[in-house]
Amino acid sequence: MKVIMIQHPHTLQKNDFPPLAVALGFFDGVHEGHKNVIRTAKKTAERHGVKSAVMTFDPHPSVVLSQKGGSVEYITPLEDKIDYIEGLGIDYLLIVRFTSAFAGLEPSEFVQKYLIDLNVKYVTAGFDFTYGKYGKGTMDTLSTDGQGKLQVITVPKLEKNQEKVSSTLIRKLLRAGRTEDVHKLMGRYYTTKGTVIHGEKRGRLLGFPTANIRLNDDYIVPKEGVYAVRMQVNGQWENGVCNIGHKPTFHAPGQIELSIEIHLLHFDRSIYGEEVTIEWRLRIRDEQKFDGLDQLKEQILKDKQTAERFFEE
Ligand SMILES: Cc1cc2nc3c(=O)[nH]c(=O)nc-3n(C[C@H](O)[C@H](O)[C@H](O)COP(=O)(O)O)c2cc1C
Ligand SMILES: Nc1ncnc2c1ncn2[C@@H]1O[C@H](COP(=O)(O)OP(=O)(O)O)[C@@H](O)[C@H]1O
Repeated sequence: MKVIMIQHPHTLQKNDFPPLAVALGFFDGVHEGHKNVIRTAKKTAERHGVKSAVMTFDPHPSVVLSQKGGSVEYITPLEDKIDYIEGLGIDYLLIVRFTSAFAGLEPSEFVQKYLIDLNVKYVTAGFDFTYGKYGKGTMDTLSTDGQGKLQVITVPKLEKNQEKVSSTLIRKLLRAGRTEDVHKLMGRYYTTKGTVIHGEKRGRLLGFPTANIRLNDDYIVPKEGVYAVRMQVNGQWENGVCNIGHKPTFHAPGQIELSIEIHLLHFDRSIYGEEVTIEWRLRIRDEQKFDGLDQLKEQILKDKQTAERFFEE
């Protein structure tokens, strides 16, 4: 897949690209709804003998448009989004830097400069896609703005349990710790990448060494609590239990930053500094403050058993 970063105003021309069938969207999460849109663009490309493309934007529009400004947490930060889109067999990924200048384009200017001028012939997007200044452009205006040079394909709403499959819903579920529901909407478990850092060196004393994780990107962190997870380290997938929280047994509220630590069930190696991938599988319980070490140890043992049973199934 060719990855092309585009910054407004760009100087690309029609003959820089073969004829394209493009899927348009922000695509945070690359969930089942997004996959419908991207696969439709790919099928359209195959049917008409042109190359397939995805056009996405970075950073999230709300970084530029929200009054508060600031940062956004992602289901799939850009690097992961690139990997998942590549996995769908797309030929070109066009990543448009979402700046205020770009956001200020009139809808018709966007269509001219970012579709027609880039040799796009077929455009696919979800039913509620909007574009241009104030999001004034909709799937209904896209054909008119295309002046007969674009064929527009609208992908209908995908629902699960009467709810639209959306990035917003997935974010809400992650913040509620509902990792299993997220799996249904994404077609895979929520996955984050991170690095193993040094912790407080208490894990080993407790009898449960834990790999402390610093996430590598602006990921949404699932709700605090204990989870069964899979972790890939040195190319191997291992089963584990993870605690996300502030370790209230040892620290007063507000005393430490959020910690993410994983005890691998059958493992005994030093992995400090390793890059790891974590798959969030099953939420087990809330984090708790225990009266003593023995109660905490007893509970972690139970968490391990819960995870063992889950992984056996
Ligand atoms: C499965 C699991 C569950 C945990 N649950 C809690 C908890 O409910 N409350 C708490 O204060 N700490 C909890 N912890 C965190 C331990 O207190 C932590 O692993 C210990 O302080 C070691 O930290 P360190 O690796 O930074 O040395 C849990 C850890 C694991 C692995
Ligand atoms: N089963 C295991 N699960 C997680 N980490 C393990 C395991 N066995 C050994 N380790 C190693 O031990 C470290 C955790 O030990 P711990 O005493 O909790 O120290 P720290 O507070 O620095 O995390 C991990 O970062 C990893 O390098």
